[in-house]
Amino acid sequence: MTTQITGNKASAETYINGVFEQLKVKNAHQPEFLQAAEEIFLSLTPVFEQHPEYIQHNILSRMVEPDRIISFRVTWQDDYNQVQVNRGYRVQFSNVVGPYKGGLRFHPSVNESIMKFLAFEQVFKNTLTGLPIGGAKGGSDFNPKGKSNSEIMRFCQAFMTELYRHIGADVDVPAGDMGVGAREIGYLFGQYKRIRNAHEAGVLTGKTPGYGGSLVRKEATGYGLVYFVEEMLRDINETFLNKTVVVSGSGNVAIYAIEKAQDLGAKVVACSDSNGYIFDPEGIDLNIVKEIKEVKSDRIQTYVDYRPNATYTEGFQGIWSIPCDIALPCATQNEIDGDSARTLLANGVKVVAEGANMPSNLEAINVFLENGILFGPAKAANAGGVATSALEMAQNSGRYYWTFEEVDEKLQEIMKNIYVKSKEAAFKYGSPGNLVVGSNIAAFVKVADGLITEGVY
Ligand SMILES: NC(=O)C1=CN([C@@H]2O[C@H](COP(=O)(O)OP(=O)(O)OC[C@H]3O[C@@H](n4cnc5c(N)ncnc54)[C@H](OP(=O)(O)O)[C@@H]3O)[C@@H](O)[C@H]2O)C=CC1
Ligand SMILES: O=C(O)CCC(=O)C(=O)O
Repeated sequence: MTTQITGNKASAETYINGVFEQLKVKNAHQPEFLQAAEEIFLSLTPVFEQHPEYIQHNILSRMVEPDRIISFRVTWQDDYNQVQVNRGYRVQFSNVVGPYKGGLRFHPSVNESIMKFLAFEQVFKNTLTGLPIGGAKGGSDFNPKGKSNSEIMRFCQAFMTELYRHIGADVDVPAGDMGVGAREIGYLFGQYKRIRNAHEAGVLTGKTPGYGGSLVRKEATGYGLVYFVEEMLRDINETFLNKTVVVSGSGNVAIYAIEKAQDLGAKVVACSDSNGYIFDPEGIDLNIVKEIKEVKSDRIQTYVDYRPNATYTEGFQGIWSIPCDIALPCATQNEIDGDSARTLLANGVKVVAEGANMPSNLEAINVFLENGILFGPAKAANAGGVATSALEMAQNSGRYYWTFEEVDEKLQEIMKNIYVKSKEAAFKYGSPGNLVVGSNIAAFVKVADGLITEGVY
């Protein structure tokens, strides 16, 4: 018996179900947010059994309501002198553990539900890093695809012209996410400095190294994911050596997950973009992928022009039919459904770890957990990016830069700690080996205790 029950299971379940029913009514048109909340709620019964005081403080209702949601118009001029209008967001979910922190996503699918699910997840993820950062997310329905560099710059300047009043190095620190990399962060930072007349480096992370940015931030989410999987493998006396790996996406997270997995001796045979996927039986040539995606901003389909033995298939979900030992979804939310999960299982997958945010739906997660697949949930496995952002904030405050090796070493240590913390919480609360339950509970307890410490507000 590993748990010590001090409360009552029935009252814990009644409380959690009641909060979820209210949440569904209030957020009826926000499926992604409800999905993210449900995944966490499903882990929490043993916590409320052991901590009836959390019910008394109504912690769950307080945790699912963001501190504030800011939405604003972004007006900018395209290369044809046409005035364009987009919607910008910043969801500041919780600053219990530190200043609001989380990326900005520029993608046409951005809406309030997606912003809220990402910001909610970020609260838990950031807490798991053990660093003093709260949770937020922002972005816009702006579509960067096909836009010129000048259009991207004007959009970023217009976006910051509103956002600047809501952020600050001790208030809220945005960074990149889908569609936002060092180039966009540079334009956003330039505009912030012009408006504020202050070189407040810690107001944004993901800046270019040499201009306030930290070494390793670009690589950190992908590298961190692979470091996390290394810990999972270590527990079963395995390594990446000679494992066959499939990685979805071909953006920032995917590219650096592939790089580190290859460094550790894995054979990565497939990656994708939103149009389709490539399969290279000899192992992906990452230099070609970098040239296509980082230099030319082209489609992954063009990979086969360089590698005659590789194949391209239209449609992104088919990538999960490729047999592999390790699957690393690094593209976007809900890219693995129940059917894809069952296909992976039938083809012998041993480990699934999430580089993207919420890439597996609830059915897929259950398929993995019920069949003994080692499963690394996003909020734990992809926390390396935001952790390195927090290291960038520390360097900005100290007005000093660490070397690549120093940052990389800290990142490895952080990922190891997240793994251990999640594993221990899973064990303590009666679900040994279940990192979904473990990561949810480890983060939840930390935020809940902070809410109690800081009083009712
Ligand atoms: N950047 C970071 O530090 C962090 C990112 N994440 C998460 O990782 C994921 C990827 O982010 P990131 O790499 O930064 O983003 P990028 O914009 O750099 O890359 C996204 C990649 O995913 C592909 N993609 C988008 N939609 C789909 C889809 N429906 N099916 C298949 N592929 C798709 C894109 O293809 P296309 O070019 O066709 O659009 C692109 O290859 C997101 O979920 C993000 O929230 C999590 C933690 C930190
Ligand atoms: O580096 C950051 O602040 C945010 C990274 C991010 O968007 C994420 O973890 O999903």
